[in-house]
Amino acid sequence: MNTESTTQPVIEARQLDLTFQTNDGPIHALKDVNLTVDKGEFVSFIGPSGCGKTTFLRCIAALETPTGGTLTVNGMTPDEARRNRAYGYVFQAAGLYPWRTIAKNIKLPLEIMGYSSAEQDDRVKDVLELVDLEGFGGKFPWQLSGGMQQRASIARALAFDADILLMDEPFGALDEIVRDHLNEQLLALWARTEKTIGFVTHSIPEAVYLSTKIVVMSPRPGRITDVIDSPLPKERPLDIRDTPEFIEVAHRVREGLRAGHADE
Ligand SMILES: Nc1ncnc2c1ncn2[C@@H]1O[C@H](COP(=O)(O)OP(=O)(O)OP(=O)(O)O)[C@@H](O)[C@H]1O
Repeated sequence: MNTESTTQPVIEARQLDLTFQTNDGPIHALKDVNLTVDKGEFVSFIGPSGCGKTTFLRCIAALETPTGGTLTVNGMTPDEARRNRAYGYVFQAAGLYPWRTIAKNIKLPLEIMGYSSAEQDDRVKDVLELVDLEGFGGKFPWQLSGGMQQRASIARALAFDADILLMDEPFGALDEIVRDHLNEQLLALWARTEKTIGFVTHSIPEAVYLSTKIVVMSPRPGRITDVIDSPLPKERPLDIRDTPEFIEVAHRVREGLRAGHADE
């Protein structure tokens, strides 16, 4: 445990376990997961399908309840953290309401939380600027490209200015060029806002490009097989992907994924 640091971790999991009880018997989704995430880190979770990445993110968001171990978010239980609006959550699909404009989609959580109309307008303006969608507030989701819709859903998750952003494969359905562009924009946003980001992906280059910390997970029961603290600088142009340092980290991630498979 990190006894020297005086700052409290944003996310701390100790011996976390989760077994789903299903009609077909128990499914052991997470096993003995230990992880510490500090403020301002960009943490990616990578691993084969079904290894528990989404389940772990959902535990942090208090959408699933672990069956063993401990998990704290900003020093609180995940449920308390949720009530304190500790995080915004971006899902795999943009999930925007088609009958609401982009601005009204972003306002929805703010309306529910009782923000005044003037505050709502201010927040919408700020977050649209953060995701480079100024001027699109009056459009409907179908008038935007897939990449723009995903940016709008990030704006919605940023609307109440939570310290933590949880993102479950937000760019998985987009083509590579759009994804590259969104990766760059996401890094710029992270640098500007200093949020702590938890990001699920299947892509090794995406994980290495974005993260300060890469968590490699193995197939069921989902365990952490490697945690890599990235040696890459915070400033990352896309061509950093051709550098020996980048390729070395990508290699280590690939090895971690292979080792996990070998345990099967
Ligand atoms: N509510 C649930 N009830 C029963 N089993 C579940 C439930 N949610 C997830 N699982 C199972 O737990 C395991 C982990 O699922 P999870 O969605 O976390 O994996 P993942 O790594 O995010 O996969 P993917 O990359 O395909 O999204 C899987 O075997 C899944 O079928």
